[in-house]
Amino acid sequence: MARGIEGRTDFRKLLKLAQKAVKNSYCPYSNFRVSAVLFGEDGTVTGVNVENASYGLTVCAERVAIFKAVSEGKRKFRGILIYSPDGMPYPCGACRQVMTEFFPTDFEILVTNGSSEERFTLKELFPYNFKL
Ligand SMILES: O=c1ccn([C@H]2C[C@H](O)[C@@H](CO)O2)c(=O)[nH]1
Ligand SMILES: [Zn+2]
Repeated sequence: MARGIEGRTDFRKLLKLAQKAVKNSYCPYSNFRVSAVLFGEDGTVTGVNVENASYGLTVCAERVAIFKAVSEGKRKFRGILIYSPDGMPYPCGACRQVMTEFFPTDFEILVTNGSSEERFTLKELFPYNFKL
């Protein structure tokens, strides 16, 4: 494969990073723990969901990872692994729109709860997206 994670070993490595990161998830309201790991040419950058007593201010793990990376000058990523031990963390609409801002349509989105895993491209999850 020219693009994409090369196989099980890489997937296991990314999952390990996600499982370490998810310990920092701040989710006292939903108790739904999520972490995200961007991976690619610019290395790996992790994020976790950060909730707030004013619920709507919550930021998802995916956007935390993306904004961390962009703020450090890193935008060259092949994909993102999204992990939750509490369910399958399919990215919300806001995160799909933010991914569209920075990543190509063939950006890989791996969703896993540690035992099962699903793979999508950004184009599959967010077709007809809005860009300026
Ligand atoms: O892909 C997802 C799905 C949910 N959440 C967070 C937001 C909130 O903190 C909690 C419940 O929605 O999970 C994420 O971070 N990413
Ligand atoms: Zn989201």
